[in-house]
Amino acid sequence: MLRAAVTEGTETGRRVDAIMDRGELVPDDVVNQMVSDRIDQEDWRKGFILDGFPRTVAQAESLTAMLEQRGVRLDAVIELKVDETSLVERMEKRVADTLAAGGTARSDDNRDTFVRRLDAYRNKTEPLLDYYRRRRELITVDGMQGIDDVAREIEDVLTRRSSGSRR
Ligand SMILES: Nc1ncnc2c1ncn2[C@@H]1O[C@H](COP(=O)(O)OP(=O)(O)O)[C@@H](O)[C@H]1O
Repeated sequence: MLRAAVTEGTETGRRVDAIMDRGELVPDDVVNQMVSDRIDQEDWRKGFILDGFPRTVAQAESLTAMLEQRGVRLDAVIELKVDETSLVERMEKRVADTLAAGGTARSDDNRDTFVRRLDAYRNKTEPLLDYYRRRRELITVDGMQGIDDVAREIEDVLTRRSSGSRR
């Protein structure tokens, strides 16, 4: 959603473009508002996946409040666990593949930005693991497996946990 806002050149997009290029987190109020507006569209009757949100404890608290207000409960919070060295290799492969296909690499796919993104993860996002562990919503999936195995495991988790979870 943030990338779409940048591409479309909306007011929010212009506000967050440089922050994303630096690999820092966009302010909580901006992302919280974006997610809240999206959930209000109510075209998600069959459910939704929030990819990359929440990324801070403040965002998680805001999400908890948003969902409580709407009487919705999370089925699961999925942590994809991957070694940092592999993450850098994957990012570099993504750049190489994109360039080989004649495309343009993402402006935040470079080592400097990546180091800052990992830093933001360690300082701001990792504390969420405890937040969701305490709420018994956290499931950790080994992201070092191949793409198909990761996908299958996530699907299994969601199938196991989604039935009857709506309030
Ligand atoms: N929940 C969030 N809170 C704050 N910033 C975010 C959030 N999600 C994405 N961003 C911003 O967008 C950038 C790209 O994130 P994202 O598109 O999720 O990356 P990827 O697709 O590589 O997982 C982040 O580095 C950050 O600047």
